[in-house]
Amino acid sequence: MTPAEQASSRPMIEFHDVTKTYDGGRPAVEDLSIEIDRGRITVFVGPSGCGKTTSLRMINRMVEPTSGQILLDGQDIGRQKAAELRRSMGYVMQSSGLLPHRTVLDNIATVPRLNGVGKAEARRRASELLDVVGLASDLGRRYPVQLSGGQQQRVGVARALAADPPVLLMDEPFSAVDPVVRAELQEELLRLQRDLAKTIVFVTHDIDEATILGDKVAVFAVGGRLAQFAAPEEILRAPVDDFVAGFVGRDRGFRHLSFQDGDGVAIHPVETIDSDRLADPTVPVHSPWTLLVDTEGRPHGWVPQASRAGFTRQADAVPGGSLYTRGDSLRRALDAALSSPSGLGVAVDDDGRVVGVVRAAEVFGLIEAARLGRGRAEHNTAV
Ligand SMILES: Nc1ncnc2c1ncn2[C@@H]1O[C@H](COP(=O)(O)OP(=O)(O)OP(=O)(O)O)[C@@H](O)[C@H]1O
Repeated sequence: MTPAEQASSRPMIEFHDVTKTYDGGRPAVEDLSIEIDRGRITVFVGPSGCGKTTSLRMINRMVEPTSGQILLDGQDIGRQKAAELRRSMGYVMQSSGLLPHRTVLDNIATVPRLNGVGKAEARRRASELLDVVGLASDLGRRYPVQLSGGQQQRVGVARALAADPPVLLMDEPFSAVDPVVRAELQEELLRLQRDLAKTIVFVTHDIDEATILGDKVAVFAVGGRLAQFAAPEEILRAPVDDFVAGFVGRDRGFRHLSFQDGDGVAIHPVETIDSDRLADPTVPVHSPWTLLVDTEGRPHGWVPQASRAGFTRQADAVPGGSLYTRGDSLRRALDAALSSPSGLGVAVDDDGRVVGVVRAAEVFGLIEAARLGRGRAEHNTAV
């Protein structure tokens, strides 16, 4: 391995036997040793008060460890200037932390300005970043109070990215927004990360968020003890102890399906009726449930055969369930089938056009086959 290859395979952040005790009390973080991969999302998750924020803040020296060592790119951060270190990392908090008397653009430009970038250049870059985080450029002139909670969090992310730092620390950044906006922000972060490949350390107390976002998930127990550190699918499939199993929750079997590929799910033909033919009640339907589609082939609910004659407007259709996009996980396939009034999960292509339907029983068959396959593989390894 060349020195350059060695450097890029080294973890970006390393905790070595790190303990933090505030004011002589019980340790908030105890003997933490963990390696954080470069260019990946590592999530710290655990119940309230288990030391997640303390661990995160020790990375940029907002909190100093009582003992132990933290390395950034192989260098001891204890030897670096705290203010410089802090500025070299993006930081996003639960409350966006934006300065209320500055415009959105000037908020985003704050750190580059502190780093000596000229005003015009910093604003130009800030404007680009608005686009990167999915906000319209005219929002740049507003003040934070004139934005929704979700928009403020996006600005918080843009501000953290402004100095193009290799490391991004995120402390419950999406927990103050409603569930729909939260899901959008999570999607957005994953999309951004596909392009930017930052080293992200993300704190949350929500195990669902942790498994959606994390390449690796560290589950903390109260007292700052690291209970398990693994890929999310492993934590859901094989929690190491009762604490982790309890924290991960009862739905873990179902959530684990998110990591099982839905490629093998059979997609069957489905009878459809065009929205413009629906108006004529004499146009018959032949299946117990017929799918209503628009001129583009996108689904708009179901028409039950028994009451076909009374269903003449698009608004009459029985609302459909969630959609399964070809290639999604088994969880999505099963949810599409279970949430559909017809029991048939609507499968669509990337443009949202109907390609057929999936059946719950067949998804269960695949789950069972995967389980048997895994069991055999584990048995063979054991032998
Ligand atoms: N500045 C401080 N002074 C004294 N004790 C502190 C301080 N900050 C945190 N603690 C304590 O350290 C422990 C860990 O707190 P920390 O905020 O790191 O946990 P957390 O897992 O992030 O919690 P939460 O999810 O509630 O934010 C808690 O018992 C907390 O009361």
